[in-house]
Formats: sequence, C-alpha cells, structure tokens
Amino acid sequence: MKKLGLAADHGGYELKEALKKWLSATYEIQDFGADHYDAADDYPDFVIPLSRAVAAGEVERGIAVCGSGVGATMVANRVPGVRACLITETYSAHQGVEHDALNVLCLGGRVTGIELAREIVAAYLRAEYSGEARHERRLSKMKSLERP
Ligand SMILES: O=C(CO)[C@H](O)[C@H](O)[C@H](O)COP(=O)(O)O
Repeated sequence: MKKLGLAADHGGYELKEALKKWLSATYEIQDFGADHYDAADDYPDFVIPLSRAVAAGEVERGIAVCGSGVGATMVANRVPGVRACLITETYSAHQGVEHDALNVLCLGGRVTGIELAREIVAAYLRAEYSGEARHERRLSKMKSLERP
C-alpha cells in the first residue's frame, strides 16, 4: 500500500478533506494540513512540508490542493526531487506518472469537483512509472537542473 501525503490551503481545504475521507479506506495518509479552514492561510506552509516528505521518500506520493492548483504546483516544483503538475483530466494523471514520474498531483479546489477529482486521483494512484529508456533519458535531463 502506498503512503500518501495530502496538503491544502483554504482554497483546497474542502476538496482535501473529501479526498482524505475517501482515500483513508485504502491508503495510509499523512495530512500536512491545513487542519482547519482559515481564509488567511498560505499554501506554501502546507505544500512545502508535503513536498519535502515526498522528496525524502517519507511518503510515496503527494496530492496538493489550493484554489486553482497553480500556486501549489509552483511551490512544490521548487523542492528538488519533486515533479508536480496541475492536473484537470485523467489522461495526464496517469501518463504523468508513467512517462514523467509525477510524484505530486496538484488540484484546484475551486476548479475541479469531487467526482472528477476522485477519477483523477484514482488514475494517478493506479499508474506506475514505466522506466523506459526514453523517459529515463528525459528525466535525467530534467534532474540535471536540480540543485541539492
Ligand atoms: O489558488 C491558489 C494559488 O494558486 C491559492 O488557493 C491561493 O491562496 C489563492 O490565491 C487564495 O486566494 P484568496 O483570495 O486569498 O482566498
């Protein structure tokens, strides 16, 4: 079973809570907050700890939710070892893992409803990185940009 990390600011809090309730039946979840709705909170305060945990291997994959998913994606990708993307449909949710080793799925809580979010998350979690040579080659070029 995969250990998953979740994080959200106020813009993603409701969707994170709904996903947590749904995913808890199947996965071990580490919730990096927010632990309550606070309209003045800031997504980096939750997404950075989640991203560091993914990069350190403390959780296998992450799901980060803010209002649009844009800020969460930007901040997660600042952490070396994280490959985050804002996802709004199911094809990219699995292809992102299979080809690009996506490890932090970002969602917009003000954009994507719970039913579509569940389908996206299911596609993301079912997928595995293929490790095929062309993807390894591309990933190594991506990783060459990372500073420790
Ligand atoms: O969508 C977001 C970033 O891309 C986050 O949810 C932000 O915090 C968003 O800007 C929140 O907006 P608010 O007007 O402060 O609620």
